[in-house]
Amino acid sequence: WVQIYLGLGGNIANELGDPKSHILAAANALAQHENFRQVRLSSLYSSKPFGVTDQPDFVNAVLAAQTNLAPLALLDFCQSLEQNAGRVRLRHWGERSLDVDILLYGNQTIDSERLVVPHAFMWQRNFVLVPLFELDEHLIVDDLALKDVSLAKDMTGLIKLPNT
Ligand SMILES: CC1(C)Nc2nc(N)[nH]c(=O)c2N=C1O
Repeated sequence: WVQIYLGLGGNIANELGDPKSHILAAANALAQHENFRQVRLSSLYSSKPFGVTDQPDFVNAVLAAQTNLAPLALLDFCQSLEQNAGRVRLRHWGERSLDVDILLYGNQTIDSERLVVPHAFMWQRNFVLVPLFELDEHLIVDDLALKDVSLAKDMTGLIKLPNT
């Protein structure tokens, strides 16, 4: 079994449905699946759009789990979770109902057409690092200790949503 971390995110936009419910539904579906155990979900955070900024705010979270799925099988599962949320993507890097990205897969480095792990942009994104730090403050990735990464404590553009 391998320790994995997934990044979940969706835009707050009427025609896309409620990203909080999409994230919670995806986490529940994954937790009930036999190929996952020790599933933990971070708090949900509303976050200002990063990169392509002319779009609605996002809701983001990170999910930690152990899986016995191989990397590409895990990718297929993540894509099925996106489909279940009615994977609407209006434009590349634009509004979407739900993204489920593989952030980390054990200590493995994967560099293939379909999959790059660790996720290429995670170290520049506080909407990934803040919930990741919430889940595992002692995490070390490629000799980098998350607790030493200032962005993991930078709440700029983030609002931690109440766990209701
Ligand atoms: C468009 C881009 C880069 N920006 C984002 N910005 C935020 N805040 N959250 C995301 O999940 C997110 N995803 C993206 O793909």
